[in-house]
Amino acid sequence: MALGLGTGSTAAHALDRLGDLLRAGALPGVAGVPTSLKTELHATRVGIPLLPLGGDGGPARIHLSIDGADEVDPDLNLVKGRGGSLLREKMIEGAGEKFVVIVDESKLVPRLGCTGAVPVEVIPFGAPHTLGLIRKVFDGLPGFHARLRMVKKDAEEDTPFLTDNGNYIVEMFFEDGIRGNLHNISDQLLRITGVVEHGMFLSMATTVIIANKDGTVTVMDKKN
Ligand SMILES: O=C(CO)[C@H](O)[C@H](O)COP(=O)(O)O
Repeated sequence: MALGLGTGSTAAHALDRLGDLLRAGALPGVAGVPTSLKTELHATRVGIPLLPLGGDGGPARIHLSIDGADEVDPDLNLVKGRGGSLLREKMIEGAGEKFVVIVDESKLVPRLGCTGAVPVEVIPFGAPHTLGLIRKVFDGLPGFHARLRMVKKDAEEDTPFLTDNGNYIVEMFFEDGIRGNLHNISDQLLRITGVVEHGMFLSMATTVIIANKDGTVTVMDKKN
């Protein structure tokens, strides 16, 4: 069985548990496909055998992926990638048969983009130009702004955040979440040359497991 291994603080718990079960011999034949370099290191540390995505050494199919999310809307659309790993996550989680998302109640939103940035991975070449084209998609939308994600290089200087793929991240902010047809907006973003992928994971999650504040768990399945 091949598992897509997610990235982030929630997915890290799943990696630890998976490692425990593998070491106890409870999951023979299970291997993982990691969605980031960080997850690759973590999985190796806890003893999860790893496979590439595709190619001779890769699994014929990914049976199940497990990951966290930054936001979940009522239709189980997600914002992911605030941790910076959206591209590999989308490739792996989109290639699998089942995609299980684990979140706590605070991640549930009425509309995507309500609680923070919606990330877009762009190639470094001409990134300011690509940023301008992304801004044009939401031209005139009150409260919308977009910027390049930066990290501290040293005490003096900021530098663009680099993804595992050597790309930059544009962060899009919406005053009250994204209104309108998400699939159309997704298409518009993906049509921009220079955009590699965005962090809206639309109609991808097959199950969302929600940890509620009162200690109960709610499981929501995708409607067919
Ligand atoms: O998409 C992701 C990383 O790119 C994470 O799944 C998302 O940011 C949620 O992280 P956490 O479980 O730490 O809240």
